[in-house]
Amino acid sequence: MATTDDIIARTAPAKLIDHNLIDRDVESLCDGMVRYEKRPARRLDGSVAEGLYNAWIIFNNPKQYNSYTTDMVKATILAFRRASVDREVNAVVFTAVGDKAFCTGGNTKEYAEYYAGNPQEYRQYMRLFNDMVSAILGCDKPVICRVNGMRIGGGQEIGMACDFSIAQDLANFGQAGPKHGSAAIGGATDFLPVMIGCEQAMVSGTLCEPFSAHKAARLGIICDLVPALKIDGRFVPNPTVITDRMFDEYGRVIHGEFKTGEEFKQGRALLKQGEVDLSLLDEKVEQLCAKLIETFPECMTKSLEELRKPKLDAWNRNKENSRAWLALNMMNEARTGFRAFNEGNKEIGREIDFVKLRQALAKGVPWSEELIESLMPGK
Ligand SMILES: CC(C)(COP(=O)(O)OP(=O)(O)OC[C@H]1O[C@@H](n2cnc3c(N)ncnc32)[C@H](O)[C@@H]1OP(=O)(O)O)[C@@H](O)C(=O)NCCC(=O)NCCSC(=O)C1=CCCCC1=O
Repeated sequence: MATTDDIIARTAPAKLIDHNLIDRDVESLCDGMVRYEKRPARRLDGSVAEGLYNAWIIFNNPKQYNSYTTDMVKATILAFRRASVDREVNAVVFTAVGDKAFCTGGNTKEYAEYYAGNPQEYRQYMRLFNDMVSAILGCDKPVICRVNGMRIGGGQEIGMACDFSIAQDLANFGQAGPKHGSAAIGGATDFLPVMIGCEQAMVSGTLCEPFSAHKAARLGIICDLVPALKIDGRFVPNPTVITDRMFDEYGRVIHGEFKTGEEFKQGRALLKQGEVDLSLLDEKVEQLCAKLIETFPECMTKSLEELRKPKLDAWNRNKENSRAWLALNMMNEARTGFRAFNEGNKEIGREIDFVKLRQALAKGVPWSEELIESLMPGK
């Protein structure tokens, strides 16, 4: 009776067709700001599965909280295509360098200095952004978002396009659109109602208040979380978040909400005292990759395709309309909001006076360069 190894040796084709779109390193497309690493896949007992890998797609723009530039978006599309067709790849781990931010969305400097006031240019950018989200949702391998830090704005959107999210518990999750001149229609308005229900989706998509990782887990935005803060060598839960009780005195669920007042201040002080260690996050991600490898590959892909449909159907229904609106939005509110963030700072603020804008519009004041300038922080 021939062994599987005998059959491999005897029947494997001498030359395989390369189904990659282009034969270029991902890093060469974006000056290394997106990295593509094939890391050995392991079984649940930790042993290496010879010849099999997990593809790590890593954002590498830490100074700008791993926001993605246009070149990074292009590289990410090709990275997911590369992983999808790579026969040796078992799963994709989508993450970023450092322990502060997974991704805070589109690059506000590029938005403010190049795309603001250029709807035709942003329409072209949004073709790339849409293709990035679709490349994640269409990847033939399971995609795990390793949430190494805050996941905000478009970062939350590409994160929710993944199949699994495992977070370190200091990470926050949320949108920024209506505060910075955009709307979370790059996926969040499609995915959030499906994932957490319309009411909580409305809260997240309009008020732009972040959820803690514990609340994100409770609501269903992520499937697992691990502690990341070490105090005196011992892992502790995020000290700025309520994790030791479920209800307040009125029976309202408070687990995962941020602490307030003196309790929050003490939590912030503890944060400063400790060190961040993502080793438990990596253990949990590797464990999930090992579980995924112990399955039939085509059945896994079919299961992914079917289970993605609630998100995918909403995304496909809206993505082109969203692209068109976001492009035109670059003439007024996005032009104003992203310039405010880019030209502001902690001292003078990074958002406009929303009431002042509303008062002007309530009197029918037309949008003009002069009106936009008057709304910049510190004016
Ligand atoms: C709330 C924040 C995410 C975190 O705030 P904080 O912890 O106070 O850090 P900051 O001091 O603000 O930031 C540290 C430095 O990182 C730079 N940074 C942060 N985010 C970005 C970004 N997205 N692009 C470029 N640079 C960024 C920041 O400028 C600081 O550097 P500096 O040199 O200035 O000290 C807060 O950072 C924040 O709100 N960030 C912006 C979030 C945002 O607006 N993202 C874009 C949303 S829109 C989007 O993503 C879209 C996607 C596709 C569809 C259309 C669309 O709009």
